[in-house]
Amino acid sequence: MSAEIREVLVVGAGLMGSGIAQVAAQGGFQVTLVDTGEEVLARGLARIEDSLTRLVRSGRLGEVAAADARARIGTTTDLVEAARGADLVIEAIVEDLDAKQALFAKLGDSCRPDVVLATNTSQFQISRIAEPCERPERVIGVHFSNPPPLMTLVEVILGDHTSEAALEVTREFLAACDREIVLCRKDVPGFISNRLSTALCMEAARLVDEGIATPEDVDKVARLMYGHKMGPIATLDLAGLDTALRVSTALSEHYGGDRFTPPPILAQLVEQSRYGNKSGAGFYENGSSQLAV
Ligand SMILES: CCCCCCCCCCCCC[C@H](O)CC(=O)SCCNC(=O)CCNC(=O)[C@H](O)C(C)(C)COP(=O)(O)OP(=O)(O)OC[C@H]1O[C@@H](n2cnc3c(N)ncnc32)[C@H](O)[C@@H]1OP(=O)(O)O
Ligand SMILES: NC(=O)c1ccc[n+]([C@@H]2O[C@H](COP(=O)([O-])OP(=O)(O)OC[C@H]3O[C@@H](n4cnc5c(N)ncnc54)[C@H](O)[C@@H]3O)[C@@H](O)[C@H]2O)c1
Repeated sequence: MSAEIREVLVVGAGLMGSGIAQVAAQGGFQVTLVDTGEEVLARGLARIEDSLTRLVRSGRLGEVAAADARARIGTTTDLVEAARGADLVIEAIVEDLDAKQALFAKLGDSCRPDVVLATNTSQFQISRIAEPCERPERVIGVHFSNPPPLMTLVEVILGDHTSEAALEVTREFLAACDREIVLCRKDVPGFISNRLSTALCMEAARLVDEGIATPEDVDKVARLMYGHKMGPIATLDLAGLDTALRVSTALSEHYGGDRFTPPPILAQLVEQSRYGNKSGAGFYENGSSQLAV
């Protein structure tokens, strides 16, 4: 397994893919960002531009470093061509197992056999995503937190077949990006973070759904009583309610019981195209915070 990483391919230019591409570029890597169309790639680049501008404005990043990072990011819709030159791939497409498996089959065919294939899935088992790959030992979970440019923790998940060599390459890459890691040692749905957070967030959404409290008051309890940076309802709006619905539904189906079951309000908001901050409204009317998404 090659530890020599120069070219990083990020597949999916949405909330997470654009942020991960930015983090890798700030870490000094050449990055190619792939998505299905030019319009969505342009939105991803605009998100990166906005984030770099904010980082410079708040003094967290120098102007030269921002310009360098910007210059290291290219985009394309040609996955196969981009995969040929990649030294590391990070997948950040929609949270749908069939879509991820179809992508990993293509990546398995197009990338060099020594290239580590990482998935940013929120909860699917890494071994399931790796099923169509001939060499599942190179597939690993690399679960960034949202928003990736500000959140330094990355959860690394070992699939049933993930090799030590793939873990080592991943560690080196994340260290170069200045990221802290926690290791999920068993390939369980939801890993560490989303088994914790989905239970909390679905209970928070249930309190709103049942008319027991407003989103503001639920979030106030989390912030002022438990010292969380953001309340769970604001975090749902940040993560995207469409993604949160997919994640909670899948976890609920896997584990059974009530702890991860999404209350009806989540599907209702998604049906109304209220996806959270990324669409301008979710539980909250005009975006829950000043966070750029
Ligand atoms: C409680 C747990 C909830 C978990 C939800 C899970 C729900 C169920 C499943 C959901 C789906 C998948 C979830 C996924 O798999 C896992 C996740 O990633 S969940 C989300 C995790 N993230 C969080 O919980 C975020 C919590 N928030 C924070 O930690 C902080 O608010 C912050 C984001 C780090 C910001 O911290 P501060 O610096 O303290 O914040 P300030 O408000 O003071 O400053 C903001 C500052 O930052 C600038 N800014 C905003 N966005 C960006 C950006 N993208 N890039 C660069 N800069 C940005 C902003 O402009 C401000 O700048 P300033 O005005 O100060 O110049
Ligand atoms: N939103 C969060 O807070 C968060 C945090 C951590 C992990 N994740 C996970 O990251 C992944 C992406 O989530 P997101 O919030 O960025 O979603 P998003 O909807 O913002 O972006 C997904 C992107 O993938 C693209 N896409 C879909 N199929 C594709 C394909 N076959 N090839 C290339 N591009 C394709 C879409 O066009 C879209 O731009 C999901 O697996 C999600 O569970 C999300």
